[in-house]
Amino acid sequence: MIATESLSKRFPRVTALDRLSVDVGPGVTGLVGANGAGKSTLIKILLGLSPATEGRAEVLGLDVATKGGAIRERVGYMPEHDCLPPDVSATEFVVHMARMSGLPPTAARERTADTLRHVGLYEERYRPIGGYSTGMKQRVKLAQALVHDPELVFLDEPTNGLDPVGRDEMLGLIRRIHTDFGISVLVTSHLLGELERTCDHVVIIDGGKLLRSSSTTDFTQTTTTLAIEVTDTDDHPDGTRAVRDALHARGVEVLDGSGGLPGAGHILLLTAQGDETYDLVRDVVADLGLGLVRMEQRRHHISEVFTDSDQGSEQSTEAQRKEAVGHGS
Ligand SMILES: Nc1ncnc2c1ncn2[C@@H]1O[C@H](COP(=O)(O)OP(=O)(O)OP(=O)(O)O)[C@@H](O)[C@H]1O
Repeated sequence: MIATESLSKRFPRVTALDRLSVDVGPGVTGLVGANGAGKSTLIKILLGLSPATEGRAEVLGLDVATKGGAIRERVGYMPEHDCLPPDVSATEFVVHMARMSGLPPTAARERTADTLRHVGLYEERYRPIGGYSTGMKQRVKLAQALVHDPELVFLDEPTNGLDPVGRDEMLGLIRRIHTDFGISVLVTSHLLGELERTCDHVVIIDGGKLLRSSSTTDFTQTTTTLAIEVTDTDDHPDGTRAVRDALHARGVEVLDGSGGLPGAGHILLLTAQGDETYDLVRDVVADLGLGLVRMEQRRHHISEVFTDSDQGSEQSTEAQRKEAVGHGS
């Protein structure tokens, strides 16, 4: 779907993209990076709206340097910033955008109605956009990106400004763009965690450089960390502690798995050394007469991986990194 080769974009004072080479296939792909990482710059180059300083890129097999018009016919774009006219309704605006994309009047009206229904705008679609909430405006921007039935859409920070419920709804909509319509998606975010559930593939950039590109499952691959939860009994009113002490006595280091989270204080974490560790836990729990509620391999969260792999980055500030990691988990 997208291929870049040593793509660079230099502004007088800043290098926004620095020899970025990445391939993006079909499906939902997250493009993640802190503010200023170069996400919007990359999208503008891929749409043929801004020339690269060096390197090359193709979208749907078309060269961005020479085929911008053809790319924009087949690709939808939801820009990051508010760009909606306040005095017209969602219906009028989206019909207009459909007509701009070349749809005849009747098809434009039909596609607009379908698309606005898909993004969840119903009666409100006849009211002026100026009175819409942020979430409704984001939906209008999404609708205009989809109305001409593109093969691929670029969504630039679609969850910006949304509360947690609005963000979840938007992420659900994004997922369905692919599952219901087969349209591939490139979605940017500075919130790493939210892409874990939504994307098949994640590309992380930092200071215009590629940090990592891999499937979401590779990011969150199972670790050798075991999470254990046990019941309490009259003999052992604190079963968790009894197991921890018993394992400790056998030379196994055990960590408190609560991570400071309320309600998660009864999870123990330990590093599995092979099948023996499973057997040992089973025997210890049985010897104490406790019930084993759970013993499972723990999965990484993307944000943990990012923290690990982001060592040595020169250009992003610690504050940006914390923002990108912290908000997402
Ligand atoms: N037209 C421009 N002129 C000068 N510098 C620019 C221009 N556009 C972007 N930049 C700079 O390039 C860098 C990358 O910006 P870009 O907007 O691509 O980042 P981003 O990852 O999309 O972040 P954000 O989400 O904050 O927009 C930033 O340092 C930005 O200030």
